[in-house]
Amino acid sequence: METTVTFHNGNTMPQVGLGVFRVQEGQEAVDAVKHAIISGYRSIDTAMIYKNEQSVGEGIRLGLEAAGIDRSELFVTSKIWLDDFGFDTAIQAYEASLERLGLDYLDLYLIHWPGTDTAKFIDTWKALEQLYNEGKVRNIGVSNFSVEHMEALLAQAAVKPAINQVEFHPYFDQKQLRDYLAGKQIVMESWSPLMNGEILTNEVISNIAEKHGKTPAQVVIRWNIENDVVVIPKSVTPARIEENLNVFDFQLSQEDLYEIEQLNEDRRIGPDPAEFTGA
Ligand SMILES: NC(=O)C1=CN([C@@H]2O[C@H](COP(=O)(O)OP(=O)(O)OC[C@H]3O[C@@H](n4cnc5c(N)ncnc54)[C@H](OP(=O)(O)O)[C@@H]3O)[C@@H](O)[C@H]2O)C=CC1
Ligand SMILES: O=C1CO[C@H](CO)[C@@H](O)[C@@H]1O
Repeated sequence: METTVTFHNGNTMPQVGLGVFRVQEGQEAVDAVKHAIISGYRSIDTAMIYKNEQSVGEGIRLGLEAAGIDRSELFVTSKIWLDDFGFDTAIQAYEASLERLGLDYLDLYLIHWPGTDTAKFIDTWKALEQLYNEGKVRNIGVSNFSVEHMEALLAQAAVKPAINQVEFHPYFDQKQLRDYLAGKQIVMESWSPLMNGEILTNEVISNIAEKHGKTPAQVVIRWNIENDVVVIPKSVTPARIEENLNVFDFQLSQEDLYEIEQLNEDRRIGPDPAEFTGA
């Protein structure tokens, strides 16, 4: 059965969701999101910059209808891009995402990257706080924030972020950030959990998968769950969409967890948040 995490404000979020970066606006996004919801997914992660919010919204409507469930049973995330930073522009960006998605609220709205101007992400955060305080968004959080970014934000935040979505996989285990967030009761969420497929050929992962009669992707997703991390694998392949949610009938042993821990190389596949400006 799908597990959830609980935020510091008491709200919950499904631990496994569908990521839709590089999912094409149009039929591809509609079909992937619809299939995910019919298959049991209750969380979808998009962003303005993925340029697919309109089709994701269509997939949501069709999926909810086909699954016979209410919007309130689904958890939808989007993110504000750096170009929209600033108080007024952030409010407008949120409204524009809602409009494209065809929704009247989001479950989670994230600052996509911190950028290199602290004052700007603070202004943006203040806008997210207003949206949250007015009940227009259920939860607010950040993405790609390091410990340093978190410290700068928390020094001025009235509302603590619910979550921080960052790169996380067995080759980049984010130990320091993970411990820091746990200490602040901020949930961690992983992006590119499958390393776009690279981690799936690792021998340690394959051996563990074989032992459990599961696939390498399922082992990596399960490893996220057992580390209390929210995980949003992307797929447009119906069988893989189903496979990635089918991770609640087995558990990794202490030995499995230890072996996966040894794979860390502190190796990113994405940009360094200290430098990324989105340009
Ligand atoms: N906040 C941020 O800055 C970022 C956020 N993200 C979020 O995280 C999500 C996931 O990360 P993403 O970078 O997309 O990559 P993932 O690590 O989820 O890998 C996706 C790739 O793995 C393949 N795949 C998926 N499931 C399986 C499986 N069971 N077996 C074999 N191959 C599989 C997919 O192929 P196929 O689709 O062809 O089936 C696709 O090529 C994004 O979609 C996005 O929502 C991602 C990057 C940055
Ligand atoms: O989520 C992400 C994927 O898309 C962006 C680029 O277009 C990335 O920078 C970002 O981290």
